[in-house]
Amino acid sequence: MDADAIAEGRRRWQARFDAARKREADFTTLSGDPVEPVYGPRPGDRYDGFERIGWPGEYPYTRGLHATGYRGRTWTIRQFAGFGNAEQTNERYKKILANGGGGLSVAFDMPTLMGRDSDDPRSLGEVGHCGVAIDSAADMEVLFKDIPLGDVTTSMTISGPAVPVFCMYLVAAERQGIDPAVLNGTLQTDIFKEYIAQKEWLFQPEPHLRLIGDLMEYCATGIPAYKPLSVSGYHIREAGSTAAQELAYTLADGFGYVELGLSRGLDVDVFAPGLSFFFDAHVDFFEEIAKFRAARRIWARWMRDVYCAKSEKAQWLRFHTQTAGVSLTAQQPYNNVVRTAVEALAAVLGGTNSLHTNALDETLALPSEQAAEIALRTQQVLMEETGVANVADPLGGSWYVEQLTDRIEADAEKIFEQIRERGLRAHPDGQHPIGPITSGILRGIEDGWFTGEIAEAAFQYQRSVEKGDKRVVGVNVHHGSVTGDLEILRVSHEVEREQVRELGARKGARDEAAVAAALDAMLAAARDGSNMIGPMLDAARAEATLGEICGVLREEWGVYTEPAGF
Ligand SMILES: C[C@H](C(=O)O)C(=O)SCCNC(=O)CCNC(=O)[C@H](O)C(C)(C)COP(=O)(O)OP(=O)(O)OC[C@H]1O[C@@H](n2cnc3c(N)ncnc32)[C@H](O)[C@@H]1OP(=O)(O)O
Repeated sequence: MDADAIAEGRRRWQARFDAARKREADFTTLSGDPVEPVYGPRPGDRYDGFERIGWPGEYPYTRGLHATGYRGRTWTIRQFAGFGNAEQTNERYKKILANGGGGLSVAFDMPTLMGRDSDDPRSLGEVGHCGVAIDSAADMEVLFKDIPLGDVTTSMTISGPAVPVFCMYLVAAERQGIDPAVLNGTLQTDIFKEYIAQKEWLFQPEPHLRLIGDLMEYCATGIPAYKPLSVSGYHIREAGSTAAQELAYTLADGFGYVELGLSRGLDVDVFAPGLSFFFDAHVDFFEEIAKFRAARRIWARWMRDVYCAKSEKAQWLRFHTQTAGVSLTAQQPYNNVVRTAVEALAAVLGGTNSLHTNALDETLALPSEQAAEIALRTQQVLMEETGVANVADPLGGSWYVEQLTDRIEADAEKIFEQIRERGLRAHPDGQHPIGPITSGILRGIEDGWFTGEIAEAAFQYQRSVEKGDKRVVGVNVHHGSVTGDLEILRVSHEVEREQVRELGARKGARDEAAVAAALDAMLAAARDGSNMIGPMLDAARAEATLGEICGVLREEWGVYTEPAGF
């Protein structure tokens, strides 16, 4: 790009920056020297390929979505939390908010994630263990007691039974006297990554996609600020993928949901802002930063050029980041604080919109209160002390980072092509029911391609650790005397007994005829193809349980068993 075009871009950026709101803060170095909000080529310099880098706040958004970067608003500190029953978790949430957490993020227990009630025989021993137990809207009400849902953005990490859990959340908001239309938050919902990596599905992909389509339609028309999908690479990476696979599979999944929305006749500029993303921040500092920058650029280009999105928000890739659970070690666990800080820094330099930092003991158990606080403080040290929020995309223009960004983008494009080809092979006539990328994803799930590719990458990495090529402190190098004398959070089995007692009492007190009628109406909608959110909401209002709602649908749609593959 020639110097005049670069200067013209800088003028556009300056106009946007001047017009935007900025935080009241000291934007100088520790020594008191002023720093600019963004840096670019020196006036008069040309820069080949600068159109791929550009300025923060404009297409292709490599350098961030906002002209002000974090000077406008810092990232959201959003610590993922949940354990025991709704009351215990509610206490933890209030502490997070009191300590400066910017939003909430709900972790559910395994029965809830699988759409089972706490009194289901399969739930035995799992209730409240890896997250909070939620059986009905009454639990959701307790979960957010004294937390005004209209004021706090809340993320809920659940995908198989995402839609009924969302309905319970709406009912909790109604019971707080809040109009659901004003809610802002995120529901994970992303079912593709369940088949690809995490393995928490309820049905075959098709009925899940139908429910997700209903949800997208409902939110696009009724709850405009809500993000009904958080398309996740985190679980793909944690399963052992490479950075490029994480990026490509996740963005391809995102394209799949765009195709789903389009196939339902929705306007891309209306529903696409409801798609958000979720990535892993692993320990290779520069590769991760490049991955985040490439993610924004690829998404903007595909949304504009392939799916014809015109509005900025429909081209924006907004993402949450979690530091890498798999990088934590049980050996010398205090070192995990350092790993997490480095990973969090990569996320911030990559322009994350929201961030969770893992606690040092998470490789052993759910975080203790003290470990959770250190994790939160890690973000606050980065945000308040280090100066990283002063300048947008401070690594933009680094030869290394720019080349890594280009390389990871090119790797991702090759993977998209492989996925598209699988879709075309599945439908040589070009008649994909939803779209070519979606068909490729479904084919890749069916024939175990994704899981095979991830398993191969995980195997290669593990082999290199065992050979000592890749070094992990405390594991294959620098064994030392730091011991794990950690206090571990243990969830009492009394939680399960109490939750089951409470559920029984609630079932005894509700209007059974109203529950039965609501479940029948929901089943009728499942059969006639109409949007299922309304009747599911009625079932949640009547205190139908999660297990009952999912049970009716399992009966109707059947369950999914993964094809065996070697
Ligand atoms: C591993 C584990 C498991 O499975 O067990 C998990 O999955 S845990 C998974 C946990 N998942 C999560 O916690 C997902 C979290 N995701 C989210 O919170 C969202 O989807 C998100 C990534 C879009 C972040 O949303 P957010 O509200 O925190 O942040 P946003 O970036 O949207 O910012 C909030 C508002 O401020 C505006 N804003 C932000 N920065 C600026 C700026 N510099 N200038 C002007 N405006 C700005 C945004 O446009 C937006 O307004 P406007 O809205 O008007 O544009």
